[in-house]
Amino acid sequence: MPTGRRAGSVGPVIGLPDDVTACLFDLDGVLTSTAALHEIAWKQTFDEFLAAHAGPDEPEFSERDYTAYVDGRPRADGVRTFLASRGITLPEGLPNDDPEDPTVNGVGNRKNGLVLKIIEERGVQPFPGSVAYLEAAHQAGLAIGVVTSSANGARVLDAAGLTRFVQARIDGLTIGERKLRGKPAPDSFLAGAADLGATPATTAVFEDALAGVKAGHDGGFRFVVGVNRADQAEELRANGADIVVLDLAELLDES
Ligand SMILES: O=P(O)(O)OC[C@H]1O[C@@H](O)[C@H](O)[C@@H](O)[C@@H]1O
Repeated sequence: MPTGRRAGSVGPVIGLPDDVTACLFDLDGVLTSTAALHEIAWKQTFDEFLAAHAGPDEPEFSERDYTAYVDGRPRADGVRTFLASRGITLPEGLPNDDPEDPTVNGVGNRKNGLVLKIIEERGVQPFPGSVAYLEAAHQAGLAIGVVTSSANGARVLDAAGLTRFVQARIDGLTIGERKLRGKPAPDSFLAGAADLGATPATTAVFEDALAGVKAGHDGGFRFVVGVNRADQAEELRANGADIVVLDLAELLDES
């Protein structure tokens, strides 16, 4: 068999159903450890915002807020969704709003300045198990795409040394240009599959965010791998993951 995968419902070499021909990987938190850096930037942004614009009893931005309202969504959707959970609606503003402006764009710009600074300081590390998995998927002859809500996707892939694996990339910029709905809508994964010349019926999705797992499930993708980086295995399953792993290396056949 050209892919080197064993016959059966789940092949041991890359741990996917045998009819899968393409893989779509989320980036932050699946291929690179940058989800934690986004979370730090969001926390500082929202805590400063709430201190300035909400009452003194308003709780700080929590890890749960990140996973429920921000993780996996395009930047502006993260701003809107989290603030809506606190009963706050901001005007949209304009793309070049000042980071201090109380607008969706202003808050998003504040967060982007912070995350770029943090990425610059700490660098970008790919997960070793994810690099091994990309190598195996490439060797198995699968088409490989990256679907990320981040407008910084190309930069992060380059910094992690992963661009060489990627045959199609949908990122936050593409999502804006093509006017796609962000995760949890399936649009960005559907666009990624189309760009690879694949169909959802033969494509696997790899996601760590609840919004992303839901997008893969609702898009009718063949197999949705939930990557449990935030102790939320049950939530990943509830949102549509077919399997939950702690690291992509678990899917590889070690024997
Ligand atoms: O602000 P960016 O770089 O465009 O990223 C948008 C979102 O991209 C997603 O990949 C991250 O999970 C989110 O945390 C992040 O907010």
